[in-house]
Amino acid sequence: MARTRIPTPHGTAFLHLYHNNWDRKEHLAMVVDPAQFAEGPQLAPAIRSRSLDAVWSETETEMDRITRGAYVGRLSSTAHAASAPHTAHAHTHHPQSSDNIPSPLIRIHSECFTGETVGSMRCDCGEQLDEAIRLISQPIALPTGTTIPGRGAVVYLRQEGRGIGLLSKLRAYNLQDLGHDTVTANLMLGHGADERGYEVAGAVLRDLGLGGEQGESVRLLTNNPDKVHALQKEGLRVAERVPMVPRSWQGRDAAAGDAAAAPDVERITQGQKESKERAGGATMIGGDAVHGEDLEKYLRTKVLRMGHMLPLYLGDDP
Ligand SMILES: Nc1nc2c(ncn2[C@@H]2O[C@H](COP(=O)(O)OP(=O)(O)OP(=O)(O)O)[C@@H](O)[C@H]2O)c(=O)[nH]1
Repeated sequence: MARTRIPTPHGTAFLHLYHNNWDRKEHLAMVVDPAQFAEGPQLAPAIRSRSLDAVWSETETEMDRITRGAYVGRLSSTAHAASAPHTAHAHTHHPQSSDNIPSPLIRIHSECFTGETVGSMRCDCGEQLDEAIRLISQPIALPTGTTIPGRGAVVYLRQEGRGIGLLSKLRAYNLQDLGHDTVTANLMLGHGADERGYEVAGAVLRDLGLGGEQGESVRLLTNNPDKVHALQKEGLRVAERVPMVPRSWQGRDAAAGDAAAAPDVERITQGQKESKERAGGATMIGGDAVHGEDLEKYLRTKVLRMGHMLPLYLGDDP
């Protein structure tokens, strides 16, 4: 594996690239955690990769460690002072202090070439990736009145098209253009509605000290109940599920009486209210929202056929 610093529009993230023996793909994690730089006692354990900090071989040089990203603090041309000792401070445990701050915000994202790279408006995957980093990077106000920097991670899984691959997803799109929804199109092609697995995500999160017996619990950004259950099976301790509201749906009025979604309505409305206050009264839509008929159909299928926990809205077609 290797790690490097990535400046994002929302702040600094550390990109981790994982090789694995489960499949032949390179999965990724983007970690947002200012504790990576900080000296001295921390409020919470740093989100730090165990495999990155491990000593890989007795012959490994300091240059090897630096180029794969196993350093603490900011890398500079005087990196000698900043390079990690073989026992990195990140493994220090801070039991009392971690009780005082919320669990890190985690998003498990699945690859979507069409949505992320091509900018397709059939789905909101590109927007979701940006929105996840934005939400994770947002400062957190503690009950004591102190504000601390946001911390968390996006695990980026190479599971294109909900695991059916790009070719099958393109075929499914052609069936969708004949009027079928995303679930039926997958089934017509002989695939499951969703073929993803979360074993690699579980391993990546354990490597980052999240979940598992020793790890921190997390706040999980998702509307997908299957994803929550699958990750819990992998040992992730989910302290809270945080809804992932499509930007084009933010600011709408939720329909009354949607029993499945009702518990989230209040939370989302509250979140929008806070965002609106932060934005000086304007409705917050972070960046360009994907919108249109294709996206509406896609989102409604997720709610109506895949059980996603998002409220449908007044004014939507029955
Ligand atoms: N098969 C198929 N996959 C799609 C389609 N549109 C997007 N995807 C894939 O769906 C995956 C994203 O998953 P979503 O179902 O949007 O969201 P989720 O991860 O299940 O749920 P959330 O966590 O709530 O966002 C990516 O792998 C996309 O490539 C489609 O029309 N057909």
